[in-house]
Amino acid sequence: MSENILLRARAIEKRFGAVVAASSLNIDILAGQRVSLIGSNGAGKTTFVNMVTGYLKPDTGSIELGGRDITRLAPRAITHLGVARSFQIPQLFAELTVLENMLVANACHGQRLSFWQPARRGDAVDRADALLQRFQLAEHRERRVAELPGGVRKLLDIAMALTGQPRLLLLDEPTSGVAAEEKFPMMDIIMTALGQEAMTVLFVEHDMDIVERYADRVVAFYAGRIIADDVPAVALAADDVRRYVTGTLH
Ligand SMILES: Nc1ncnc2c1ncn2[C@@H]1O[C@H](COP(=O)(O)OP(=O)(O)OP(=O)(O)O)[C@@H](O)[C@H]1O
Repeated sequence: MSENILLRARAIEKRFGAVVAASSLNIDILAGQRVSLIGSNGAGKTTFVNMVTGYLKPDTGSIELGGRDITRLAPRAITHLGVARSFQIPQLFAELTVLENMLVANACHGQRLSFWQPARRGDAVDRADALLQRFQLAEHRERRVAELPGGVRKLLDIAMALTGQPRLLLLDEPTSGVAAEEKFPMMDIIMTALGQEAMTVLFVEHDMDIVERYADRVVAFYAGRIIADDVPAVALAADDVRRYVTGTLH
């Protein structure tokens, strides 16, 4: 195996009854890549992400992380191996503060239950503060999540996903529901923050302006198949992508 390949999916098949959600999927993700998964509704993007995170098992095929077979592992085991996920609707504790949410996330990652010991707690707070700084969230540190605007919550959700120091981060439409004029500034914050750890990122995205600007590779899905896998300029110009994803070819 090339040591640069962080995630390798081979011959993945997944059906739900008559629906083909994944068919002959072969994907190698290199360490440090920022890969956008695109496709119309029902194309199979989330199914792929769910299989990588262990929430769904492929019918056949294999998924490796850093050369280790994770195909049949439980989600929690995959998280411990370094796969983190942030959801379209942030999974936060509304009544806790931003810092408290970060500390809970930290406690949930790995075998860090000793975090409640005062000595460990200091380390956790330092790490949380560093991440809050990086995501431009430091000013919100003591605010309750319930009081925060949607964009700030999304940033917090991603910062929380990083507390376990993952190798691979999966993002589900990081700017969905965010006002158009806030999308680029928000993606700038996210990508700059992730760039500081050379994070490998897979992000599901419907906004092609975001894809063009922030992905260095695009994997396009249609009916469970990959119809393009290339740099954005090439993938977005492919006939099948224009026909089935962006709707610019009839
Ligand atoms: N748990 C499930 N049970 C039955 N069918 C499912 C299940 N999950 C996904 N599907 C079906 O599999 C196909 C692929 O769905 P998937 O959610 O992966 O698409 P998607 O590309 O993520 O779409 P969207 O952009 O709408 O999230 C769809 O036809 C969907 O209805």
